[in-house]
Amino acid sequence: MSLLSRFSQAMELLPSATTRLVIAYSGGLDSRVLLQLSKEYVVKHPRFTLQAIHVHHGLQESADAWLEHCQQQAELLAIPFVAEKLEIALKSRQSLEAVAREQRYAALAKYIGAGSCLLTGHHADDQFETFMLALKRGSGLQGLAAMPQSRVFSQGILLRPLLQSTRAELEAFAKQVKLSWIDDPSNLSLDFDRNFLRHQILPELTQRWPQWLTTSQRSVQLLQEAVSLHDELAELDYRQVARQQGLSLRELQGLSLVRQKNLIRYWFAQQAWAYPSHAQLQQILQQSQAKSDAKVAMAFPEGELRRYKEVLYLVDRRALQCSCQEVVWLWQTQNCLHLANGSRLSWQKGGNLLPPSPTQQVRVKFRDQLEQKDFAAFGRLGRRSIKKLLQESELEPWHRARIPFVFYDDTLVAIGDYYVQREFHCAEQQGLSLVWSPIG
Ligand SMILES: Nc1ncnc2c1ncn2[C@@H]1O[C@H](COP(=O)(O)OP(=O)(O)OP(=O)(O)O)[C@@H](O)[C@H]1O
Repeated sequence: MSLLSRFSQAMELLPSATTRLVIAYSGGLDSRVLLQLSKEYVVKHPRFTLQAIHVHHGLQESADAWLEHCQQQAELLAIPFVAEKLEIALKSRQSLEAVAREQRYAALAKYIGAGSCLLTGHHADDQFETFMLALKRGSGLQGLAAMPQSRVFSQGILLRPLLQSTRAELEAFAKQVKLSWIDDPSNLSLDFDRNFLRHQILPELTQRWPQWLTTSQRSVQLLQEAVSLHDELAELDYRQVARQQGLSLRELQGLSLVRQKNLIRYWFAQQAWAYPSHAQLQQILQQSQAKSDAKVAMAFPEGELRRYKEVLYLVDRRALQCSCQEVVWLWQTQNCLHLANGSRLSWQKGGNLLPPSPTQQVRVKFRDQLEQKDFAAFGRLGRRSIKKLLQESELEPWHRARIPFVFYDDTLVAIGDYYVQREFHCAEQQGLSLVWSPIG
Protein backbone atom coordinates (compact mmCIF):
# COMPACT_ATOMS: atom_id res chain seq x y z
CA MET A 1 0.00 0.00 0.00
CA SER A 2 1.38 3.44 -0.89
CA LEU A 3 2.08 6.04 1.80
CA LEU A 4 -0.72 8.22 0.46
CA SER A 5 -3.25 5.35 0.62
CA ARG A 6 -2.26 4.65 4.24
CA PHE A 7 -2.46 8.36 4.98
CA SER A 8 -5.94 8.51 3.41
CA GLN A 9 -7.06 5.48 5.42
CA ALA A 10 -6.01 7.21 8.64
CA MET A 11 -7.91 10.35 7.64
CA GLU A 12 -11.10 8.30 7.63
CA LEU A 13 -10.83 8.25 11.43
CA LEU A 14 -11.63 11.96 11.52
CA PRO A 15 -15.13 13.00 12.60
CA SER A 16 -17.16 14.40 9.71
CA ALA A 17 -17.24 17.84 11.40
CA THR A 18 -13.46 18.22 10.92
CA THR A 19 -12.68 20.76 8.25
CA ARG A 20 -9.32 22.22 9.24
CA LEU A 21 -5.99 20.37 9.21
CA VAL A 22 -3.10 21.85 11.16
CA ILE A 23 0.29 20.31 10.44
CA ALA A 24 2.87 20.27 13.25
CA TYR A 25 5.88 20.92 11.07
CA SER A 26 9.34 20.66 12.66
CA GLY A 27 11.28 20.66 9.38
CA GLY A 28 12.51 17.05 9.90
CA LEU A 29 11.96 14.14 7.52
CA ASP A 30 8.72 12.92 9.14
CA SER A 31 6.85 16.17 9.15
CA ARG A 32 8.16 17.13 5.70
CA VAL A 33 6.59 13.96 4.31
CA LEU A 34 3.48 14.79 6.33
CA LEU A 35 3.37 18.24 4.72
CA GLN A 36 3.60 16.72 1.25
CA LEU A 37 0.98 14.02 1.78
CA SER A 38 -1.40 16.47 3.48
CA LYS A 39 -1.19 18.76 0.47
CA GLU A 40 -1.82 15.88 -1.96
CA TYR A 41 -4.73 14.71 0.16
CA VAL A 42 -6.35 18.13 0.43
CA VAL A 43 -6.14 18.66 -3.33
CA LYS A 44 -8.34 15.56 -3.65
CA HIS A 45 -10.53 16.49 -0.63
CA PRO A 46 -11.14 20.23 -0.90
CA ARG A 47 -13.49 20.30 2.13
CA PHE A 48 -10.34 20.63 4.26
CA THR A 49 -8.22 23.74 4.75
CA LEU A 50 -4.53 23.40 5.60
CA GLN A 51 -2.13 25.28 7.81
CA ALA A 52 1.42 24.49 8.97
CA ILE A 53 2.81 25.48 12.36
CA HIS A 54 6.44 25.45 13.34
CA VAL A 55 7.37 25.74 16.99
CA HIS A 56 10.63 27.63 17.39
CA HIS A 57 12.14 26.46 20.67
CA GLY A 58 15.19 28.68 20.30
CA LEU A 59 17.31 25.96 21.90
CA GLN A 60 19.80 25.38 19.09
CA GLU A 61 21.95 27.85 17.20
CA SER A 62 20.34 26.87 13.93
CA ALA A 63 16.76 27.39 15.20
CA ASP A 64 16.27 30.56 13.11
CA ALA A 65 17.55 28.84 9.97
CA TRP A 66 15.11 25.96 10.59
CA LEU A 67 12.23 28.36 10.87
CA GLU A 68 13.22 29.99 7.58
CA HIS A 69 13.55 26.59 5.90
CA CYS A 70 10.08 25.55 7.12
CA GLN A 71 8.55 28.79 5.88
CA GLN A 72 10.08 28.30 2.44
CA GLN A 73 8.87 24.70 2.20
CA ALA A 74 5.34 25.68 3.18
CA GLU A 75 5.38 28.51 0.60
CA LEU A 76 6.51 26.03 -2.03
CA LEU A 77 3.30 24.09 -1.46
CA ALA A 78 1.19 27.25 -0.93
CA ILE A 79 0.33 26.17 2.62
CA PRO A 80 -0.32 29.04 5.07
CA PHE A 81 2.48 29.01 7.65
CA VAL A 82 2.80 30.29 11.22
CA ALA A 83 5.72 30.15 13.63
CA GLU A 84 5.28 30.05 17.40
CA LYS A 85 8.32 31.23 19.33
CA LEU A 86 8.87 29.82 22.81
CA GLU A 87 11.03 31.09 25.61
CA ILE A 88 11.80 28.09 27.70
CA ALA A 89 12.64 28.73 31.33
CA LEU A 90 13.64 25.66 33.31
CA LYS A 91 12.96 25.21 37.01
CA SER A 92 15.36 23.04 38.96
CA ARG A 93 15.13 19.29 38.33
CA GLN A 94 13.09 19.74 35.15
CA SER A 95 14.18 18.00 31.99
CA LEU A 96 14.72 20.33 29.07
CA GLU A 97 13.30 17.76 26.65
CA ALA A 98 10.13 17.26 28.70
CA VAL A 99 9.51 20.99 29.23
CA ALA A 100 10.12 21.74 25.54
CA ARG A 101 7.62 19.04 24.56
CA GLU A 102 5.02 20.23 27.05
CA GLN A 103 5.31 23.83 25.87
CA ARG A 104 5.29 22.76 22.24
CA TYR A 105 1.98 20.95 22.68
CA ALA A 106 0.58 23.90 24.65
CA ALA A 107 1.56 26.24 21.78
CA LEU A 108 0.01 23.90 19.19
CA ALA A 109 -3.16 23.47 21.27
CA LYS A 110 -4.01 27.15 20.76
CA TYR A 111 -4.64 26.43 17.08
CA ILE A 112 -6.92 23.45 17.60
CA GLY A 113 -10.47 24.68 17.98
CA ALA A 114 -13.65 22.69 17.32
CA GLY A 115 -13.51 21.15 13.85
CA SER A 116 -9.70 21.25 13.73
CA CYS A 117 -7.25 18.39 13.66
CA LEU A 118 -3.55 18.51 14.55
CA LEU A 119 -1.46 16.20 12.34
CA THR A 120 1.92 15.00 13.61
CA GLY A 121 4.55 13.01 11.78
CA HIS A 122 4.98 10.16 14.31
CA HIS A 123 5.74 6.88 12.55
CA ALA A 124 6.15 3.18 13.37
CA ASP A 125 9.77 3.59 14.53
CA ASP A 126 8.66 6.29 17.01
CA GLN A 127 5.97 3.92 18.22
CA PHE A 128 8.53 1.18 18.81
CA GLU A 129 10.79 3.56 20.74
CA THR A 130 7.88 4.78 22.87
CA PHE A 131 6.93 1.19 23.66
CA MET A 132 10.51 0.23 24.58
CA LEU A 133 10.95 3.29 26.80
CA ALA A 134 7.72 2.40 28.62
CA LEU A 135 9.02 -1.13 29.09
CA LYS A 136 12.27 0.24 30.47
CA ARG A 137 10.34 2.34 33.02
CA GLY A 138 8.21 -0.63 34.05
CA SER A 139 5.04 1.11 32.86
CA GLY A 140 1.59 -0.41 33.02
CA LEU A 141 -0.73 -1.19 30.16
CA GLN A 142 -1.41 2.46 29.36
CA GLY A 143 2.30 3.26 28.91
CA LEU A 144 3.02 0.12 26.89
CA ALA A 145 0.09 0.90 24.61
CA ALA A 146 2.29 3.82 23.50
CA MET A 147 0.71 6.34 21.12
CA PRO A 148 -2.85 5.95 19.85
CA GLN A 149 -3.42 6.85 16.23
CA SER A 150 -5.88 9.55 17.27
CA ARG A 151 -7.01 11.20 20.47
CA VAL A 152 -8.90 14.21 21.70
CA PHE A 153 -6.64 17.26 21.70
CA SER A 154 -7.56 20.75 22.87
CA GLN A 155 -11.01 21.45 21.35
CA GLY A 156 -10.40 19.10 18.43
CA ILE A 157 -8.42 15.99 17.66
CA LEU A 158 -4.81 14.87 17.18
CA LEU A 159 -4.13 12.39 14.40
CA ARG A 160 -0.93 10.53 13.52
CA PRO A 161 -1.53 9.44 9.93
CA LEU A 162 2.01 8.04 9.44
CA LEU A 163 1.96 5.78 12.46
CA GLN A 164 1.66 2.61 10.37
CA SER A 165 4.59 3.58 8.12
CA THR A 166 8.25 3.02 8.91
CA ARG A 167 10.93 5.66 8.86
CA ALA A 168 12.63 3.79 6.00
CA GLU A 169 9.42 4.06 3.94
CA LEU A 170 9.20 7.78 4.64
CA GLU A 171 12.82 8.31 3.64
CA ALA A 172 12.42 6.29 0.42
CA PHE A 173 9.38 8.41 -0.49
CA ALA A 174 11.13 11.69 0.39
CA LYS A 175 14.11 10.76 -1.80
CA GLN A 176 11.91 9.64 -4.65
CA VAL A 177 10.01 12.92 -4.82
CA LYS A 178 13.13 14.94 -3.95
CA LEU A 179 11.94 16.57 -0.74
CA SER A 180 14.33 18.57 1.38
CA TRP A 181 14.42 18.36 5.13
CA ILE A 182 16.61 19.14 8.13
CA ASP A 183 18.52 16.52 10.09
CA ASP A 184 18.61 17.53 13.72
CA PRO A 185 22.20 16.80 14.91
CA SER A 186 20.91 15.97 18.41
CA ASN A 187 19.18 12.91 16.90
CA LEU A 188 22.60 11.28 16.55
CA SER A 189 23.68 11.51 20.17
CA LEU A 190 23.52 8.11 21.84
CA ASP A 191 23.26 9.85 25.21
CA PHE A 192 19.52 10.02 24.60
CA ASP A 193 17.72 6.73 25.23
CA ARG A 194 15.52 7.23 22.18
CA ASN A 195 18.56 7.56 19.89
CA PHE A 196 20.19 4.50 21.42
CA LEU A 197 17.08 2.46 20.58
CA ARG A 198 16.87 4.03 17.11
CA HIS A 199 20.48 3.56 16.08
CA GLN A 200 21.59 0.46 17.98
CA ILE A 201 18.66 -1.72 18.93
CA LEU A 202 16.11 -1.39 16.15
CA PRO A 203 18.58 -2.07 13.28
CA GLU A 204 19.67 -5.33 14.99
CA LEU A 205 16.08 -6.45 15.45
CA THR A 206 14.99 -5.64 11.91
CA GLN A 207 18.08 -7.27 10.45
CA ARG A 208 17.19 -10.55 12.13
CA TRP A 209 13.40 -10.19 11.81
CA PRO A 210 12.58 -7.87 8.89
CA GLN A 211 8.89 -7.76 9.88
CA TRP A 212 9.70 -6.66 13.42
CA LEU A 213 8.11 -3.21 13.19
CA THR A 214 4.91 -4.48 11.60
CA THR A 215 4.40 -7.30 14.09
CA SER A 216 5.33 -5.29 17.17
CA GLN A 217 2.94 -2.60 15.94
CA ARG A 218 0.19 -5.22 15.97
CA SER A 219 0.98 -6.03 19.59
CA VAL A 220 0.77 -2.36 20.48
CA GLN A 221 -2.62 -2.14 18.79
CA LEU A 222 -3.83 -5.11 20.86
CA LEU A 223 -2.58 -3.35 23.99
CA GLN A 224 -4.54 -0.28 22.96
CA GLU A 225 -7.68 -2.40 22.72
CA ALA A 226 -6.98 -3.73 26.20
CA VAL A 227 -6.63 -0.15 27.46
CA SER A 228 -10.07 0.68 26.03
CA LEU A 229 -11.53 -2.33 27.78
CA HIS A 230 -9.98 -1.27 31.09
CA ASP A 231 -11.36 2.23 30.61
CA GLU A 232 -14.83 0.90 29.90
CA LEU A 233 -14.74 -1.16 33.09
CA ALA A 234 -13.41 1.81 35.08
CA GLU A 235 -16.22 3.97 33.73
CA LEU A 236 -18.82 1.48 34.94
CA ASP A 237 -17.11 1.23 38.34
CA TYR A 238 -16.82 5.00 38.55
CA ARG A 239 -20.58 5.40 38.17
CA GLN A 240 -21.00 3.05 41.11
CA VAL A 241 -18.31 4.51 43.35
CA ALA A 242 -18.39 8.28 42.63
CA ARG A 243 -19.68 10.46 45.51
CA GLN A 244 -19.72 14.28 45.54
CA GLN A 245 -16.56 15.05 43.60
CA GLY A 246 -14.72 11.97 44.92
CA LEU A 247 -14.81 8.22 45.49
CA SER A 248 -16.79 6.51 48.23
CA LEU A 249 -14.40 4.39 50.26
CA ARG A 250 -17.06 1.86 51.15
CA GLU A 251 -17.94 1.29 47.49
CA LEU A 252 -14.30 1.31 46.44
CA GLN A 253 -13.41 -1.36 48.94
CA GLY A 254 -16.23 -3.52 47.61
CA LEU A 255 -14.25 -3.94 44.37
CA SER A 256 -11.43 -6.41 43.80
CA LEU A 257 -7.94 -4.98 44.29
CA VAL A 258 -7.16 -4.83 40.57
CA ARG A 259 -10.42 -3.03 39.88
CA GLN A 260 -9.66 -0.54 42.67
CA LYS A 261 -6.29 0.21 41.05
CA ASN A 262 -7.83 0.46 37.61
CA LEU A 263 -10.50 2.84 38.89
CA ILE A 264 -8.03 5.05 40.76
CA ARG A 265 -5.87 5.40 37.66
CA TYR A 266 -8.93 6.27 35.61
CA TRP A 267 -10.07 8.79 38.22
CA PHE A 268 -6.69 10.55 38.14
CA ALA A 269 -6.85 10.74 34.35
CA GLN A 270 -10.41 12.11 34.50
CA GLN A 271 -9.18 14.97 36.68
CA ALA A 272 -6.32 15.52 34.20
CA TRP A 273 -3.77 14.43 36.83
CA ALA A 274 -0.76 12.32 35.84
CA TYR A 275 -1.16 8.63 36.68
CA PRO A 276 0.02 7.73 40.18
CA SER A 277 3.15 5.57 40.23
CA HIS A 278 2.98 1.95 41.35
CA ALA A 279 4.26 2.95 44.82
CA GLN A 280 1.78 5.83 45.10
CA LEU A 281 -1.06 3.55 44.13
CA GLN A 282 -0.07 1.11 46.87
CA GLN A 283 0.04 3.99 49.32
CA ILE A 284 -3.40 5.26 48.30
CA LEU A 285 -4.89 1.82 48.82
CA GLN A 286 -3.16 1.48 52.18
CA GLN A 287 -4.21 4.93 53.33
CA SER A 288 -7.78 4.41 52.28
CA GLN A 289 -7.92 1.55 54.81
CA ALA A 290 -6.90 3.95 57.62
CA LYS A 291 -9.40 4.44 60.42
CA SER A 292 -9.26 8.22 60.62
CA ASP A 293 -9.72 10.81 57.89
CA ALA A 294 -7.02 13.09 59.26
CA LYS A 295 -4.20 10.76 58.27
CA VAL A 296 -4.86 10.85 54.56
CA ALA A 297 -3.13 13.64 52.69
CA MET A 298 -0.80 12.67 49.88
CA ALA A 299 0.90 15.32 47.78
CA PHE A 300 0.96 15.21 43.97
CA PRO A 301 2.15 17.87 41.52
CA GLU A 302 -1.48 18.77 40.74
CA GLY A 303 -2.68 18.92 44.36
CA GLU A 304 -3.42 16.58 47.24
CA LEU A 305 -5.35 13.41 47.81
CA ARG A 306 -7.56 13.94 50.87
CA ARG A 307 -10.14 11.92 52.70
CA TYR A 308 -13.24 13.41 54.31
CA LYS A 309 -16.28 11.61 55.63
CA GLU A 310 -15.39 8.31 53.98
CA VAL A 311 -14.88 9.91 50.58
CA LEU A 312 -11.52 10.27 48.79
CA TYR A 313 -10.97 13.59 47.02
CA LEU A 314 -8.38 14.87 44.60
CA VAL A 315 -8.04 18.44 45.77
CA ASP A 316 -6.70 20.78 43.14
CA ARG A 317 -3.58 22.75 44.15
CA ARG A 318 -5.55 25.97 43.70
CA ALA A 319 -8.17 24.82 46.20
CA LEU A 320 -5.48 24.59 48.88
CA GLN A 321 -4.60 28.21 48.41
CA CYS A 322 -6.23 30.15 51.22
CA SER A 323 -4.58 33.52 51.39
CA CYS A 324 -6.74 36.27 50.05
CA GLN A 325 -7.07 40.00 50.56
CA GLU A 326 -10.33 41.69 51.33
CA VAL A 327 -12.03 42.83 48.10
CA VAL A 328 -14.49 45.60 47.32
CA TRP A 329 -16.95 44.40 44.76
CA LEU A 330 -18.26 46.76 42.09
CA TRP A 331 -21.63 45.13 42.27
CA GLN A 332 -23.41 47.10 39.59
CA THR A 333 -20.72 46.67 36.96
CA GLN A 334 -19.44 43.19 37.67
CA ASN A 335 -21.50 40.07 38.15
CA CYS A 336 -18.51 37.79 38.53
CA LEU A 337 -15.51 38.09 40.82
CA HIS A 338 -12.37 35.98 40.36
CA LEU A 339 -10.81 35.82 43.82
CA ALA A 340 -7.07 35.58 44.38
CA ASN A 341 -7.51 32.19 46.09
CA GLY A 342 -8.56 30.73 42.74
CA SER A 343 -12.29 30.59 43.50
CA ARG A 344 -15.08 32.53 41.81
CA LEU A 345 -18.08 34.36 43.21
CA SER A 346 -20.90 35.46 40.95
CA TRP A 347 -24.46 36.62 41.34
CA GLN A 348 -27.57 36.36 39.29
CA LYS A 349 -31.16 37.43 39.68
CA GLY A 350 -33.71 35.04 41.13
CA GLY A 351 -32.56 34.24 44.68
CA ASN A 352 -33.47 35.20 48.20
CA LEU A 353 -30.73 37.69 49.09
CA LEU A 354 -31.95 41.27 49.39
CA PRO A 355 -29.95 43.36 46.88
CA PRO A 356 -27.73 46.16 48.22
CA SER A 357 -28.94 49.74 47.95
CA PRO A 358 -27.13 51.81 45.29
CA THR A 359 -25.13 53.59 48.00
CA GLN A 360 -23.98 50.45 49.77
CA GLN A 361 -20.51 49.10 49.17
CA VAL A 362 -20.23 45.34 48.74
CA ARG A 363 -17.16 43.79 50.33
CA VAL A 364 -15.79 40.30 50.43
CA LYS A 365 -13.73 38.99 53.35
CA PHE A 366 -12.48 35.59 54.43
CA ARG A 367 -12.78 33.61 57.66
CA ASP A 368 -9.42 34.69 59.03
CA GLN A 369 -10.19 38.37 58.45
CA LEU A 370 -13.44 38.46 60.40
CA GLU A 371 -13.54 40.79 63.41
CA GLN A 372 -15.39 40.45 66.67
CA LYS A 373 -18.21 42.72 65.49
CA ASP A 374 -18.77 40.56 62.40
CA PHE A 375 -19.79 37.70 64.64
CA ALA A 376 -22.44 39.80 66.35
CA ALA A 377 -24.94 38.82 63.71
CA PHE A 378 -24.59 35.25 64.92
CA GLY A 379 -25.68 36.06 68.44
CA ARG A 380 -24.03 34.91 71.62
CA LEU A 381 -22.24 31.93 70.05
CA GLY A 382 -20.58 34.10 67.37
CA ARG A 383 -17.41 32.40 66.18
CA ARG A 384 -18.61 28.95 67.19
CA SER A 385 -21.85 29.40 65.26
CA ILE A 386 -19.94 30.14 62.08
CA LYS A 387 -17.81 27.06 62.61
CA LYS A 388 -20.93 24.96 63.12
CA LEU A 389 -22.64 26.51 60.12
CA LEU A 390 -19.71 25.63 57.88
CA GLN A 391 -19.63 22.11 59.25
CA GLU A 392 -23.32 21.73 58.50
CA SER A 393 -22.82 23.12 55.02
CA GLU A 394 -21.05 19.84 54.16
CA LEU A 395 -18.37 21.99 52.60
CA GLU A 396 -15.09 20.07 52.57
CA PRO A 397 -12.75 21.39 55.34
CA TRP A 398 -10.10 22.61 52.87
CA HIS A 399 -12.62 25.02 51.32
CA ARG A 400 -13.80 26.54 54.60
CA ALA A 401 -10.98 29.07 54.89
CA ARG A 402 -11.57 30.05 51.26
CA ILE A 403 -15.29 30.69 51.21
CA PRO A 404 -16.13 34.37 50.74
CA PHE A 405 -18.08 36.25 53.45
CA VAL A 406 -20.15 38.96 51.74
CA PHE A 407 -20.78 42.30 53.47
CA TYR A 408 -22.95 45.30 52.63
CA ASP A 409 -20.83 48.09 54.07
CA ASP A 410 -19.93 46.65 57.50
CA THR A 411 -22.73 44.15 57.83
CA LEU A 412 -22.31 40.49 57.04
CA VAL A 413 -25.12 39.42 54.72
CA ALA A 414 -24.12 36.06 53.29
CA ILE A 415 -21.52 33.30 53.38
CA GLY A 416 -20.76 32.09 49.87
CA ASP A 417 -23.84 30.38 48.51
CA TYR A 418 -24.50 28.54 51.77
CA TYR A 419 -26.06 31.05 54.06
CA VAL A 420 -28.05 34.32 53.94
CA GLN A 421 -28.38 36.38 57.13
CA ARG A 422 -32.01 36.46 58.35
CA GLU A 423 -32.54 40.24 58.02
CA PHE A 424 -31.34 40.11 54.42
CA HIS A 425 -33.73 37.41 53.31
CA CYS A 426 -36.36 38.42 50.80
CA ALA A 427 -39.14 36.46 49.17
CA GLU A 428 -37.86 33.48 47.19
CA GLN A 429 -36.78 34.42 43.63
CA GLN A 430 -37.28 38.15 44.26
CA GLY A 431 -33.69 38.91 45.18
CA LEU A 432 -30.21 37.84 44.17
CA SER A 433 -28.60 34.45 44.20
CA LEU A 434 -24.88 34.11 44.91
CA VAL A 435 -22.92 31.27 43.36
CA TRP A 436 -19.52 30.30 44.70
CA SER A 437 -17.30 27.94 42.69
CA PRO A 438 -14.32 26.72 44.77
CA ILE A 439 -12.27 26.44 41.56
CA GLY A 440 -13.09 29.35 39.25
N1 LIG B 1 9.37 22.22 16.63
C1 LIG B 1 8.29 21.63 16.18
N2 LIG B 1 7.33 22.34 15.59
C2 LIG B 1 6.20 21.76 15.14
N3 LIG B 1 5.96 20.44 15.24
C3 LIG B 1 6.88 19.67 15.82
C4 LIG B 1 8.10 20.22 16.32
N4 LIG B 1 8.83 19.21 16.84
C5 LIG B 1 8.10 18.08 16.67
N5 LIG B 1 6.95 18.35 16.05
C6 LIG B 1 5.88 17.38 15.66
O1 LIG B 1 5.98 16.22 16.48
C7 LIG B 1 6.26 15.08 15.68
C8 LIG B 1 7.18 14.16 16.46
O2 LIG B 1 8.41 14.79 16.65
P1 LIG B 1 9.47 14.21 17.63
O3 LIG B 1 9.54 12.72 17.45
O4 LIG B 1 10.71 15.00 17.51
O5 LIG B 1 8.74 14.54 18.98
P2 LIG B 1 9.15 14.10 20.44
O6 LIG B 1 10.03 15.14 21.04
O7 LIG B 1 9.62 12.70 20.41
O8 LIG B 1 7.78 14.26 21.22
P3 LIG B 1 6.48 13.45 21.08
O9 LIG B 1 6.82 12.12 20.46
O10 LIG B 1 5.95 13.35 22.47
O11 LIG B 1 5.63 14.33 20.21
C9 LIG B 1 6.89 15.65 14.41
O12 LIG B 1 6.71 14.77 13.32
C10 LIG B 1 6.11 16.93 14.23
O13 LIG B 1 4.86 16.65 13.64
